[in-house]
Amino acid sequence: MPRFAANISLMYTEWPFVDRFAAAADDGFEAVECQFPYEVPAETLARRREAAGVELVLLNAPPGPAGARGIAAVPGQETAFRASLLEQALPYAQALGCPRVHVMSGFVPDGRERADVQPTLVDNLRWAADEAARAGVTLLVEPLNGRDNPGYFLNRQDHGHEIVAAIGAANVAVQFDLYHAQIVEGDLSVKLARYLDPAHPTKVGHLQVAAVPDRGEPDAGELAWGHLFALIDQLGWPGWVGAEYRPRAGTRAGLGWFQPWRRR
Ligand SMILES: O=C(O)[C@H](O)C(=O)CO
Ligand SMILES: [Mg+2]
Repeated sequence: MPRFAANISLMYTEWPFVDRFAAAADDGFEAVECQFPYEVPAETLARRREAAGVELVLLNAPPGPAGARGIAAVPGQETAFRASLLEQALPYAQALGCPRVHVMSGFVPDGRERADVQPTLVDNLRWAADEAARAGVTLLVEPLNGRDNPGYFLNRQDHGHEIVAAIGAANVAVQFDLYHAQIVEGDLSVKLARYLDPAHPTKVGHLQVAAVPDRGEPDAGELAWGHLFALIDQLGWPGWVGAEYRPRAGTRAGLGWFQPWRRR
């Protein structure tokens, strides 16, 4: 049965960030994920996570300067990217016992083409994969939809897998967010079966879900959630499924979808 992690950057915003681990645990979540935890010292978060008795299964590397959505594919930002990984992302992951870090690629700079900047992303992630391996961390690249993120470098699942193949490191994989994938390309059942197949040469390291088009709870909208959750189960997905959505009317009021999947 799918194991869900609450995304405590989008859910539980009724609580201060440090209290969200306990709030999610109280609702039966065994794991949480977050986007950018860097405003609170890692040691404080580690204490609060441990006290709540939940795992942290994913965090994002820093996004870069104001307005940026990552810098890993931005030529000229290599030094800043490496510093952000060594000084923030990996130390936070280690302090919090978090095995996955999502590295955002960023926007294609004006006047450049995707193909021009792809080598920057591949080189940065090859270097980062070695550093992450020493910390026991898997790095993830996530295709985001271009409607919410115009100009973002990575939009499609096949492109994510192409990047992972080009890096060629065992600890780099794709973060498959069904919300973005449905908006960009659809055909989710076929893509889940293809990319979650253990025989596929490049791997998915994490799944995420939210309704389309409103990015609310995974219980409405254009996707057939009963079918998709059953398929994820049938395919034997061994990882976590991040509930990365914006509650429509309060986090607790919207947790009906989660009740059949509660394990504690
Ligand atoms: O927006 C998303 O889907 C990502 O997972 C993310 O972390 C962006 O901050
Ligand atoms: Mg996502």
